[in-house]
Amino acid sequence: MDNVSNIKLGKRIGCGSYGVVHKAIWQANDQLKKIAVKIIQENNEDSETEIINKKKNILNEIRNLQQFNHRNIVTLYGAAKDPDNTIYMIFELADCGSLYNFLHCSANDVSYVDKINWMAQCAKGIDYLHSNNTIHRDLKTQNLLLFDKYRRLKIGDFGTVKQLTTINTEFIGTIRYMAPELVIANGKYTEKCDVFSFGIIFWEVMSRKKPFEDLKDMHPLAIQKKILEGCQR
Ligand SMILES: Nc1ncnc2c1ncn2[C@@H]1O[C@H](COP(=O)(O)OP(=O)(O)OP(=O)(O)O)[C@@H](O)[C@H]1O
Repeated sequence: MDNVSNIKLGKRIGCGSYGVVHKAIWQANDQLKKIAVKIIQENNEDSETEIINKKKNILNEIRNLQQFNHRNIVTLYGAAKDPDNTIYMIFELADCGSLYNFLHCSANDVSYVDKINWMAQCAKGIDYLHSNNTIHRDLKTQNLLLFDKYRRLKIGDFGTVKQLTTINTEFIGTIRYMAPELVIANGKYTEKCDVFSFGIIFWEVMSRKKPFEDLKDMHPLAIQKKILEGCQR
């Protein structure tokens, strides 16, 4: 895809570290498709290193998503860049939003069976990534998307995905979902870091509470220390 003129932007539905996400309508081959568009603009305030890292992560996300094909992994339809270097990533639309929004921002009830079903789908998505020698590294409920009347769960946001064959020492992820070995300086990590995040998500889904919420006002380093000391919830 190299042209964004046949995309009609709608309401903004989310915002991440790299850009904003909008609902949109895409006219493709005489068909109108509901999509989600992640728009990544160059920010004049970004340092050169930030711009390089941003581009690296976006390319990483596009490259990874193009090679994945699984019912529990979000589909990327394509990506495009306009003359002012704004990047558009075109995704299938999660019509029921993120699992985070469902759990913490809605009053809708969900049964125990449905919760287990979500977790089984999440596990299948993770298993697919690991069988393809990749680690996600930032699994959290904001990155789990819901479709089809809340029945289907798919993993989204692949900017942090890494090949398992490389030696992983980079400090990446979201503190409250992060495995202890990621927190230790230069700790080498493997696919087990995703399994740890899966455990935190499982607790969050079952309890419908945000993980380590009592620590939310603490500095990330202090949160890390608490987790290393074995603090639970
Ligand atoms: N395909 C999609 N359909 C519907 N909503 C989406 C889709 N992709 C993302 N979103 C929404 O947009 C939000 C921002 O997504 P994005 O991937 O940019 O960042 P994030 O994962 O929340 O944050 P970060 O990238 O900083 O970890 C998500 O939390 C989700 O609510």
